[in-house]
Formats: sequence, structure tokens, C-alpha cells
Amino acid sequence: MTEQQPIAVLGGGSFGTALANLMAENGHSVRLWMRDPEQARIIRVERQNPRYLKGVKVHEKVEPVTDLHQTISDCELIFVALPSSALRAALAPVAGLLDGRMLVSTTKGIEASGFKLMSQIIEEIAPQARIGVISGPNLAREVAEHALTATVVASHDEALCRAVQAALHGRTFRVYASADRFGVELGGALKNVYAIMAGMAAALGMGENTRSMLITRALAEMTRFAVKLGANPMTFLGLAGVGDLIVTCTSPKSRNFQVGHALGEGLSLEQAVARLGEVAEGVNTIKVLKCRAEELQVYMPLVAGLHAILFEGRTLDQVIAVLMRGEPKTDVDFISTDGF
Ligand SMILES: NC(=O)C1=CN([C@@H]2O[C@H](COP(=O)(O)OP(=O)(O)OC[C@H]3O[C@@H](n4cnc5c(N)ncnc54)[C@H](O)[C@@H]3O)[C@@H](O)[C@H]2O)C=CC1
Ligand SMILES: O=C(CO)COP(=O)(O)O
Repeated sequence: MTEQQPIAVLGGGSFGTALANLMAENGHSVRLWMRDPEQARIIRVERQNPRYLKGVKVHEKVEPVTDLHQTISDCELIFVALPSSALRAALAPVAGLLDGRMLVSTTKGIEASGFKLMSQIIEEIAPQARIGVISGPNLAREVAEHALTATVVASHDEALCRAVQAALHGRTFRVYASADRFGVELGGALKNVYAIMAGMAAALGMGENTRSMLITRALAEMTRFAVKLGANPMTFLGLAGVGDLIVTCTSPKSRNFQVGHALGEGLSLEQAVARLGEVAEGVNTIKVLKCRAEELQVYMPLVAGLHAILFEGRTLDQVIAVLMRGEPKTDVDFISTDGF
């Protein structure tokens, strides 16, 4: 990648905008692609993204654009910050342009059909593309407001990792590298589900012991699942595992936490999602995950419990009773031999 070449960010939501700003502050020209010309016009004129990141100044080196073909043709390094529900449909029509480009997914979701992570979808659409992901405790607003933050770029392609580090590393943002693309991406997708539960617990006034138990058992549960899929459990001890789990399960800025909070206040799932008006990936992930855990026969009581509340008409009290009365288990069971 040449110094002068612009970098693309696909998706003009909160995270896309925050990443675009970081790279612009590092001196790069950034093309921020969005589908809505009116949104692009507003950002161009007002130099802020009022719908998704109100009050944050959009850097002058960030150019809002709507021509996807042109954007991809002009850029070798491309970040994909689209919701998981939109990624395949957005990239498939431009598949022919992606060969040899560096495509870095920031999207923390799972496609229902085939349980595919976003980088796997990109690989399917563009087998000749160079593929990576970034994931970590990266609340968009905090990134945009320069809270000291770290993320992980994961890819087998070391040059891609270095290019991402060079683009994003800055005064307030550190980028660690990993070769475990699958583990890093899986951690980011799974933690959203537990953030919904944490939001519910917060709304119901549950205490710190409860939150700590939830986060720790969530880590055990998601690690057990990852091990079954052949992933490296150690990755979950890093920023993209426990790091992201902590931030999303403790921060009211997390949209998944907010959905859970709204449910705890008594709103229906539809009302909670409508009130949010942004993406909360955990809502779709819970369905996919419950199904896959059953297929693989992985014990995931928290996932089963949340699914029962959201989609099977159980009350929170019923689910809590089942969870607390479950047979006694071993702590840290995912690495001991008697845990399954
Ligand atoms: N916001 C955050 O703090 C972080 C978000 N992420 C992940 O990044 C992904 C994107 O999230 P956000 O930027 O937060 O979402 P958002 O809800 O703020 O924005 C989503 C953007 O995608 C656009 N979009 C939706 N459907 C589209 C389509 N079919 N074609 C083109 N554009 C479309 C929307 O218009 C909007 O601009 C999610 O998977 C999320 O989990 C990752 C790290 C942090
Ligand atoms: O992934 C995130 C923080 O790392 C953002 O979480 P939410 O999508 O729940 O806001």
C-alpha cells in the first residue's frame, strides 16, 4: 500500500465513523462508504454523523462516498464495518473487484445459514482477497472520543496485520496482532449475547456478585463452545475475549447491554430493538448460537436461558431458578477433563 493511497471504510455507522476518524488523524485519506446519499451529504456539510455519533467532529480527511465500485477500485486496504445482516449482500455484487485487496472485518456477528463468521463469508465471496478481522473492547463512542483503547488485528497474513497496525496505531489507540483469526472473531460475536443478559441484570438491580458471576460463567461457556469448534481457548483470555466481554457486559454504552436493560425494564424484544435504532448483533446471534450449541451438544445454560426468555415465553424468574438449581459443576471446566 502506498502512502498516498486512500483507505476505505465500508459502513457509515458509529464504528465505521470512529475508525475512519482515527486513520484520518493518523494522516491517511479515508473514503467512508455508505449507501445513503443524504447521510453522506449531511456528513460532508456538517462534518459530523448526527444519527450515529452525534457531537463527534468528522475529520476533514474523511470523505463520505456512495460509489462502492469506485471506493474499492481506489483502495487496497478496506475495513468492513457493516452489520452482519448486510455484509454478504453489500459485498457480493463487487466480488470481482476484491481479489488481492486487504479486507478487514470489524463486524461482530454470525450468519445463521452455516454458522459463518464474517471473514468466512468474505472468503467465500472473494477467495483471492487478503482477509483479516479486528476485534476487542472498542465501544465506538469511546474510540471516537479518544479514550485509551486497544484492539486486536487477526490474520494469517502478517503483512496485512502490519498494514492495519500502521493505519490505526496512534496516540490513543493500540493494535495488537494475532494469528488466530477464528478465535478473535468468534469472541467478538459471542460476547454480545452475554451483554444482553448483563443489561437485564442491571435493570433488575442485581448486584456486583451477580454481574461478576455472569461474566465469568459467560467466559467459561463461550470458551467451552469455542473449544468444541477447535478454536484456541487462550485467545479468549485476550482483548478480543475477556476484554470485550467485560466492556460489553458492564457498559451502558453497549447497544447489546441497552437491549437487555430495556427487556429488564419490561419492554418486549421488538420494542427494545426499535428504541435502540442501531445494531445489536446479540439478538440474532442468540438464535444461531442456541441452535449450534444443541447440534454440537455443548452445555450452554446461559444461552439456553436467554433464548427461553426471548423466544420461548419463559419468565426471568423461571430461568434464574433453573440456572441456580442446576447440578453442581466444576469451575474452569473447559480446560479440566471432567467438565463436560
Ligand atoms: N459500535 C461499536 O461500538 C462497535 C461495533 N462493532 C461492530 O461493527 C458492526 C457495525 O456496527 P456499528 O457501526 O456500530 O452499527 P450502526 O448501527 O452504528 O451502523 C450501521 C451502519 O450500517 C449501515 N447499513 C445497514 N444496512 C446496510 C446495507 N445493507 N448496506 C449498507 N449499509 C448498511 C447503516 O445505514 C449504518 O450506517 C457491528 O457488527 C458491530 O458489532 C465493532 C466494534 C465496536
Ligand atoms: O463490540 C462492542 C464493543 O467492543 C460494541 O458493543 P455493542 O455492539 O453492544 O455496542
